[in-house]
Amino acid sequence: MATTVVKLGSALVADDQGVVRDDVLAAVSEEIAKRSTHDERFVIVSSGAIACGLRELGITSRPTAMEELQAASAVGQGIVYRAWHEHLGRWGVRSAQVLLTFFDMAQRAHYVNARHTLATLLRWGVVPVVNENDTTTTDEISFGDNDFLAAQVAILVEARLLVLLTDTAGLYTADPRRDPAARLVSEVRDPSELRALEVGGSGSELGSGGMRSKVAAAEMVTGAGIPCVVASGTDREALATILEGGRAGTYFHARREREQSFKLWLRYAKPTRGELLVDAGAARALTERGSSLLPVGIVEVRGEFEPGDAVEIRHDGRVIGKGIVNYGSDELRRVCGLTSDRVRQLLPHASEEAVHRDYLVVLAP
Ligand SMILES: Nc1ncnc2c1ncn2[C@@H]1O[C@H](COP(=O)(O)OP(=O)(O)O)[C@@H](O)[C@H]1O
Ligand SMILES: N[C@@H](CCC(=O)OP(=O)(O)O)C(=O)O
Repeated sequence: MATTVVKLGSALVADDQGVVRDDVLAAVSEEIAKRSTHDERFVIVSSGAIACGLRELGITSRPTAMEELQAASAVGQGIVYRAWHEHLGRWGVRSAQVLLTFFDMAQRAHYVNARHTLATLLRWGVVPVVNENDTTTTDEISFGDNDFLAAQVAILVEARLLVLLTDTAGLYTADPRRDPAARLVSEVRDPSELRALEVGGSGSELGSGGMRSKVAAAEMVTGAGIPCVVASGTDREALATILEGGRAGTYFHARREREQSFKLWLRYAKPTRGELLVDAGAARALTERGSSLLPVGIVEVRGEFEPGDAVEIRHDGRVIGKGIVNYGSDELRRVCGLTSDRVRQLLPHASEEAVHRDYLVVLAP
């Protein structure tokens, strides 16, 4: 079974008055319904809750207070989901509302549960309509924008493709709203090609991440072996062409083989709580030989963390890896720089590795 994740930003789901754009939802629902088969499944990631909620409440300018945005989202989410339910339902396609938080992705048990629930829905032929659960998120643990959420969902369901639909025809050499000479970039083989471009933030009042967050989401999924397309959500032909395997908008090529799902979760979803500064020998062992990190190679422990938390591993001012640490920060401060024999004398029950190679991802060579 191949799954495609299709994400629609706020500006597509709702117009600038906060009214659901039925024409857009109808067209996307029709495409999805026409193509949903036993072997081809879809997940929709839909923004628009805040925009629709503000309209329902008669609030004309976007509030800045977090609790007001969260409350508006609670009002609007039902409106957005109901619209999807009706549009998909017209084609006999069943749907389900799935609200996720960053916490669901960061806690391994929640992550695995979310994956099982989505897999079950897809097996039943139900289209999950996903949004962030804005009610319970705080600034620190929010996805921030749904491009990142869509990337996480694509990795979670091991999608064959992530489609980010927006209000421009794709990624341009500069923001097309500001620069009339901007040209559409038809494909990106490597993120380094993006350095020359002006990739900006949101151009609309209600969108949050702009093109920058789409490029970050694309980089995330392509690194996980999943290609990504950024395309227009108002051009009916674009989605049809993409789903048929043709080209429209900007195509980001998948970069390498899929990593194990645990390592993808660690790389992209698990937040870090502290930093381990390591010496040159340890840095080489990790990046060149794929070794575990032993206390002897650690020169400094920064931050407070518990065993099982993720930490950043740094050398020479650069992040070289991320891993699940076997020690709490206080214990690790006692033993860093010590050989395994000395560690055993001081802490007889502690593990030999500060971070085991199976729980470690290398981020920079
Ligand atoms: N290089 C670029 N190419 C295309 N769009 C860009 C670029 N830089 C900035 N943008 C802006 O990003 C906007 C899309 O982001 P956003 O408003 O957050 O949409 P969404 O709600 O779909 O996530 C575009 O309307 C455009 O104004
Ligand atoms: N969860 C929020 C969406 C956050 C957001 O702004 O997303 P996007 O428009 O995709 O950049 C909502 O539904 O309003």
